[in-house]
Amino acid sequence: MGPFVYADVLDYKNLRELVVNNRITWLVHYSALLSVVGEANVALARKINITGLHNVLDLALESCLRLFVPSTIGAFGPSSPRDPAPDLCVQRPRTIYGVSKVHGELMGEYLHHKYGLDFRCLRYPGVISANTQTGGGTTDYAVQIFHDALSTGHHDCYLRADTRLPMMHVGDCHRATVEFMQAPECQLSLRTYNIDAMSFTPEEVATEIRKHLPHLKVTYNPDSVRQTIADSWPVRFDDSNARRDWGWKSTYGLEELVSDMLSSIRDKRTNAGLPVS
Ligand SMILES: NC(=O)C1=CN([C@@H]2O[C@H](COP(=O)(O)OP(=O)(O)OC[C@H]3O[C@@H](n4cnc5c(N)ncnc54)[C@H](O)[C@@H]3O)[C@@H](O)[C@H]2O)C=CC1
Ligand SMILES: CC(=O)[C@H](N)C(=O)O
Repeated sequence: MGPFVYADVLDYKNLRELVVNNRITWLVHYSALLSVVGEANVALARKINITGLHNVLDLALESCLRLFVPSTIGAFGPSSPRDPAPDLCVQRPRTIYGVSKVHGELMGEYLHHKYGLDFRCLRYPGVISANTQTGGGTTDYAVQIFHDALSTGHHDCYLRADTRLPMMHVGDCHRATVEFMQAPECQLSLRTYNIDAMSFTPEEVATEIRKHLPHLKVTYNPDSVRQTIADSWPVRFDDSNARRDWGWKSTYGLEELVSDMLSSIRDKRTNAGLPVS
């Protein structure tokens, strides 16, 4: 609805012009390659997720911007506590995506403590939305299963049926981000917080979808790259600090998420003249 321009995070000069010409005061930096595409193109992931982030950090510092950068469940690794993963613990991720996100958390916090940069970071669970295409992540199945349920009635899952991961409806994710950005600095005891909503397995989400679409068939063909990544991530997040400091509370559980995804995708298919299974 507002002004919209394309920008390359690797083009510092252009980013700077955009910030100055549009009198920007808050920067929300979402550009990144996700976990699976990052492993498929490590050099590009390094460029976008690390060099791009450095451009944004420099710009935020130079122009005194409030800066939000999302992190992820992928910032943890096999040696982190998994159930639940607390805010502060060992972080040794085994993907370039995770490494770049830990780097972002640490750089942002360093610049905050050294130069007063208003850096804010939330570790998102897998985000589930009916409005966007999946971006090449390990949690993508949890979006694709809804599209498949309403189109062919069959989803071929690349994870094992019992793979449990933290997930969140995009509505909660947006609200958390806005509320966190609006929180007075004096309320923040951390600069990087976990936020939690629900955790489920492919089997559990399929069972919930079958309450609406009993014919849904799910087959399981675990892909070794994605399964290894998923097995190294937390199964649940401890978000008690976010709840205590700035009042975070999720509103969508699995039941609400499934109802909302099915009705949104059904409406979109109907409006586009596509058949609904
Ligand atoms: N989707 C999810 O489940 C989660 C996402 N996040 C984080 O949220 C952010 C957004 O994720 P998604 O929207 O899901 O990913 P996505 O892959 O759908 O979107 C990433 C965007 O980055 C853009 N991009 C790539 N190279 C660029 C460049 N050189 N300059 C400017 N833009 C560039 C792409 O065009 C794309 O629109 C990422 O930082 C991701 O790490 C964190 C946890 C979970
Ligand atoms: C959880 C994420 O960060 C993302 N969706 C991915 O799976 O890579």
